[in-house]
Amino acid sequence: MQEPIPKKAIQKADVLIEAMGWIRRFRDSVTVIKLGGSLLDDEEALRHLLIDIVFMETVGMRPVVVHGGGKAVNQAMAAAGLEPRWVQGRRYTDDATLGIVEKVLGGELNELIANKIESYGGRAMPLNTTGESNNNVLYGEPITLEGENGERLDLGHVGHVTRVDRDAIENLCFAGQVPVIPCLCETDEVVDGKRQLLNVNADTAAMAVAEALGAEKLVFLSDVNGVLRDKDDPSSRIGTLTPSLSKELVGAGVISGGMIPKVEACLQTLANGVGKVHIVDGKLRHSLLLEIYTNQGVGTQIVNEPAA
Ligand SMILES: Nc1ncnc2c1ncn2[C@@H]1O[C@H](COP(=O)(O)OP(=O)(O)O)[C@@H](O)[C@H]1O
Ligand SMILES: CC(=O)N[C@@H](CCC(=O)OP(=O)(O)O)C(=O)O
Repeated sequence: MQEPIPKKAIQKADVLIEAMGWIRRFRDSVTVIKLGGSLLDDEEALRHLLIDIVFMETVGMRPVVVHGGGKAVNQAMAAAGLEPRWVQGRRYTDDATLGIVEKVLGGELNELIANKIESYGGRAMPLNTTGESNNNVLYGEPITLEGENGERLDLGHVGHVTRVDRDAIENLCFAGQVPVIPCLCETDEVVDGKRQLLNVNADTAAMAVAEALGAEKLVFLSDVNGVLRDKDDPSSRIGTLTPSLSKELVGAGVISGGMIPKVEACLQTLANGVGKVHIVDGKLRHSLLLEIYTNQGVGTQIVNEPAA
């Protein structure tokens, strides 16, 4: 007599069918995924995230990874006896610091992420300025910030992205490769035959990439389950955040630290036409797939003000 098919097997097939609508909806669409430094040293979380990204690519989405790695840079600076200095949330970047940032973010972490994607069955291309072939895709200019009294604050080699090599990224996506982009840019301007390398906040780098590609979605993966009313209470998650509520919460000090550039990047990205922006907990297993392929809201979605 034939063995009955276990219920669990049928449920698995049901799940596949449920996902079909989402898979069709997002086929061929670009999603930019920003990996925060807080996740990169959590091996299990990183493994699950990168497998999710391989899944997305396998079912016809076009994932593009932009990564930070502030924590790893802090560790490398400490090992070199250097003390990080922060100016309005940006790392003051002198020559020695830039050397470390390039080695750690542009080299080690960038290669590690691409290699891991390949080891999970995907194809990936690290896009950086180190090594023999420079295949950088981000260009920019130094930024200057203003102090409380309007004075100019020096940040050293810190910049923001003004131009993205969209064709290079899209060609990789079309060829079934996942572009892996570190948060560094080169100056557009060439001086003495050379471009200067600049350190860029990873949230703003991801924003620039999403805008340039006209991405369907931008997902920030961090170590918190979204924007919280009380940052120490995960149950206080705000499911949906509008520009006016964000401003109110930043003003009240509810949104602070590393969450400020993230929320600012989200708002600017929305204003510049990216369909949807999410802040999601990268440590929650399959948070990325849940966010994209189900109705389950797992993080905070940032949306424009509802029409009056
Ligand atoms: N209202 C808030 N909700 C959630 N996190 C917040 C909030 N305010 C400040 N944070 C802090 O922001 C951090 C996330 O930003 P950051 O450390 O820059 O992450 P990443 O390295 O992933 O980019 C959280 O770990 C948390 O400590
Ligand atoms: C200018 C500046 O501050 N650059 C950041 C780049 C890394 C980053 O932003 O990483 P996370 O996403 O892990 O925070 C830095 O040097 O730490």
